[in-house]
Amino acid sequence: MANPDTHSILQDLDRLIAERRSADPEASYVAGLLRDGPARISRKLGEEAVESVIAGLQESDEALVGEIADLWFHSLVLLATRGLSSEQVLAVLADRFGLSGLEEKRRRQEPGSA
Ligand SMILES: N=c1c2ncn([C@@H]3O[C@H](COP(=O)(O)OP(=O)(O)OP(=O)(O)O)[C@@H](O)[C@H]3O)c2ncn1[C@@H]1O[C@H](COP(=O)(O)O)[C@@H](O)[C@H]1O
Repeated sequence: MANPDTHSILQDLDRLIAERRSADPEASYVAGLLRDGPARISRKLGEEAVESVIAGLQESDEALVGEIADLWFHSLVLLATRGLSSEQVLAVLADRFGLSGLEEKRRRQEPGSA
């Protein structure tokens, strides 16, 4: 399969992951994860998060980028178990764009902003 455009890779992966619902778990890593369900996928995501932390503390740039790729990929698989996709996450990031994290925190802490 040809390498897809990096700009559409999240959407391409969303589509591929959705297609793997009907694939053979013996032939597809994603089909195996989806068969095992959200508990295994969440554990896998936790492992990838820990590996990312370790890479961030003491490994090469290349290792860190690879671990973050694993983390993002498994995040997409977890979202797919609920019929969600990268689209929702990208929309949240787009909504937040330009809003300072400090300002957002201040708004959350204002009385009556529960
Ligand atoms: N992007 C990825 C991708 N990134 C990481 N991985 C897999 O995620 C796993 C990462 O786990 P670890 O680093 O812990 O390695 P491991 O010890 O082998 O993992 P486990 O045995 O613990 O599961 C590895 O098996 C990687 O191959 C991925 N597997 C698949 N994809 C994409 O998903 C598509 C569909 O994959 P299949 O369903 O396998 O066809 C592929 O064409 C790719 O585009």
